[in-house]
Amino acid sequence: MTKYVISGGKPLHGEVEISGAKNAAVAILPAALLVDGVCRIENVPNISDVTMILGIMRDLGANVRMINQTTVELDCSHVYKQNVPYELARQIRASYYLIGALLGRFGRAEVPPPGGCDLGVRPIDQHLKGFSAMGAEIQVENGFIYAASPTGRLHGAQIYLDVVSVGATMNILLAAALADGLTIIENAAKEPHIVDLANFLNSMGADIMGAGTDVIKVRGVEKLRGGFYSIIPDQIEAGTYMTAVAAAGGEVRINNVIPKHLDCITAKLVEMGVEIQEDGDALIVRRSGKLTSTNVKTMPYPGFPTDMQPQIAAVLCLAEGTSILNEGVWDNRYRYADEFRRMGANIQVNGKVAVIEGVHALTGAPVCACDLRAGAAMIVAGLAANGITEIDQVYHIERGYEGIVEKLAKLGADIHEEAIPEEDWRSGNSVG
Ligand SMILES: CC(=O)N[C@H]1[C@@H](OP(=O)(O)OP(=O)(O)OC[C@H]2O[C@@H](n3ccc(=O)[nH]c3=O)[C@H](O)[C@@H]2O)O[C@H](CO)[C@@H](O)[C@@H]1O
Ligand SMILES: C=C(OP(=O)(O)O)C(=O)O
Repeated sequence: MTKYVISGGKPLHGEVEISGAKNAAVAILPAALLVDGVCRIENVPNISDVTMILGIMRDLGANVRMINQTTVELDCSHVYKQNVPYELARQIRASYYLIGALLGRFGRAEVPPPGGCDLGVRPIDQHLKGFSAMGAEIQVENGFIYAASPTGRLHGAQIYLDVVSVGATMNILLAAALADGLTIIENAAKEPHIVDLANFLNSMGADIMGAGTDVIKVRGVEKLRGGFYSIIPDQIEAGTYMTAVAAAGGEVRINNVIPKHLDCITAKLVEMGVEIQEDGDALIVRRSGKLTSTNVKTMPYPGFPTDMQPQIAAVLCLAEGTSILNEGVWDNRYRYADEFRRMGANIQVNGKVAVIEGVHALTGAPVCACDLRAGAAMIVAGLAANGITEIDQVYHIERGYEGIVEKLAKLGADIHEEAIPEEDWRSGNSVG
């Protein structure tokens, strides 16, 4: 077990490279199960969620070859299993994509309900509704989801999602790519990773139209062929570095981004007094003056992303005046508020709303990364705080951020990773 130790209060300067998108990679890698032939996938982020997905695929019989740290070749022609072990599936949210991919390829799947960050109730009823409409029979028994089509193949269907769900949209896309006939997904999610998954599948021979709008049409094809694909840059990783500069001050060039994907984050930071300049596939983020308060409501894309809510909260804690945060996607995404209070923040939470009174400065403290983005927010706060912040349970952060300690250290942050002595984490003496 390790912790991150930050000595805060130093502005950030220099350039940072953004890695491939976690939430695209964790769907595109399982999508290779649908492909007849070898897929070479580039710009794969080197994060633990990807390691887990690749572990599951190896367990199913896929041939997984790392060409370098961010390029992987997958050959799924010898996959022989359709059941995902409980211990592997429970560690990540994205294991739910194995249901759509295995159903699409073999007409059957046995997958435990997924894990992922604890953000309140995280149902997958809309995924299962979609698979049922496509001819799969679904049973949930003994901690597993059993899904199978009696004919061995799914058929197209018209599916209206009752809620805008990223996971259900992507999972139905996976199931529909090889199904018999036309599938129409209505009220689909529009996140950049949905477009990326559709682009990947189309480049392998699928027939998908409308990804990025709320109606997606998938005409099933007989087979998909192998090829090359490069994953889009991570919108949330880029946004996290933007908030780090906003909180700590300084000037950083954030390379390898799609600025359009960041408009929702840019707009809020500009309202708060941060200067942001677009330069091709880079953003230059500068903050020297005071931050001013603003209100933020999270929503499905193109709204402000819920996965940036804790990080923007860290900046709002330092903004002059009162800010109101409204979480529009998850029931319980403020578990980090107690940790911020340890650092001197003034944040009151009532249900899905948080009221933040900006303080002049935060102070370093021992805090806990209670989930992935909460952990990222602790880093953002720690970079701005006076004194030492020690962040525990950093394995949550490593699910989604490639080399975050090294990237920040290169920007001049005083941050390092330190082992927690075994007797401390066994006795619960470490924070969190
Ligand atoms: C691996 C991955 O990509 N995770 C992301 C994905 O999670 P995930 O795919 O789990 O999130 P969804 O978009 O499905 O969830 C959005 C909302 O719909 C509800 N819902 C969802 C599915 C369903 O069957 N029934 C239902 O009621 C959820 O409770 C939630 O309130 O999108 C979220 C919203 O952008 C992000 O926070 C996560 O980082
Ligand atoms: C909530 C997140 O991830 P997951 O859905 O994988 O838990 C996230 O990326 O912020």
